[in-house]
Amino acid sequence: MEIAATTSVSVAPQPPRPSNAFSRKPHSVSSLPLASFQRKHCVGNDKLRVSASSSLDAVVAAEKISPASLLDKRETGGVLHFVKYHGLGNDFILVDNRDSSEPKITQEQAAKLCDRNFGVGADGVIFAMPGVNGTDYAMRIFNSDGSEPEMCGNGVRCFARFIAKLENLQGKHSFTIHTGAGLIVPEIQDDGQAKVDMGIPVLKAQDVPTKLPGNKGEAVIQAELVVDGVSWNVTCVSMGNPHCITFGTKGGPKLKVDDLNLSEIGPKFEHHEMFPARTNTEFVEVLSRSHLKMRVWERGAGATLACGTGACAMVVAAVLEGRANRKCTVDLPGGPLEIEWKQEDNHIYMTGPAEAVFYGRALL
Ligand SMILES: N[C@@H](CCC[C@H](N)C(=O)O)C(=O)O
Repeated sequence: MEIAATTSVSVAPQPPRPSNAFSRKPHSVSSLPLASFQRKHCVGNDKLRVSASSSLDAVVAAEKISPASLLDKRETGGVLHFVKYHGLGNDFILVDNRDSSEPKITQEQAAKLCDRNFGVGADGVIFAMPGVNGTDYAMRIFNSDGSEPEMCGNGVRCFARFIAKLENLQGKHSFTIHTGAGLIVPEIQDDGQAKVDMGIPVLKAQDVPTKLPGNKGEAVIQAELVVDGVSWNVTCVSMGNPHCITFGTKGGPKLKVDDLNLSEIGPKFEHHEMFPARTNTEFVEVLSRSHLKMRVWERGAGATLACGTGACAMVVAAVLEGRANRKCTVDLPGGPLEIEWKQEDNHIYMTGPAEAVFYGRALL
């Protein structure tokens, strides 16, 4: 199949964020054999391989084939072609799924591929699909546990870079992308970073969703949540996917996020009865009104090095709690993101990097 090079991509006006466009599927993951997967830091082998390189272009050049022809190869007999990307260490397996609106692999297979010992290793699998309702593309993602979230901020930056590579686009480009959280618009900047219009945050408790009762109108802001006998102050925000943000315990000292035992406390928030769809949780330290530091426990993926939707939701929470300005640098374990919650349109804008690290073929 030929890949059509697109020289300009239109940006449609933002419609209101619809409720989840993709139905969530069960979170359980049954075991399904990933027949074999090997890592080989070499090229020229007909067997399954994963070639590692700091630059996708370098690898492609080494194989003397064009990026388009490489990425356009289709799997036959249970082989999945992919490119591994990361946004600040939040890493994803990107799949060219532009010829079908059905993901090329199941949620169970995605969970297997994401395994860091028995698979490729990733925080999720992202599918680049045909557009919906006039958008340029649609994005679906499976978390590393196989569950399907509505949106992924770091993932959508990787998605934009992946599409630019597939379509052989250079320089500044923006795309309209249909996601489970509605329309998302990333724009690749001249410096290669992606700036993403992440839409309008949702604060209404039942839409986040949280069972915590609204305490500022229908919003849950600086409310008490008892986790394992300890009272935390939390604010709940949806960026299409649910987030619970905390700056510390009730009456407790200022949170030092480096001191947290994330793998112990994270799952207790994720599976708390107040979050019927589970939740992502952001633990935040305020360094100044324009500089915040955060660690995240992600629903369906655990502790990750960065979370784009989480950084956006956290800035909204920080503004609503009167702790920060609308424009902030957010330090994550994998590096910084620039986040702005614009007064004019109520949209949140996220700017950060996305990098290809290697491509490969996995036996399913
Ligand atoms: N890492 C992502 C969020 C991915 C989805 C999340 N685990 C969920 O289940 O909601 C980001 O960068 O936003």
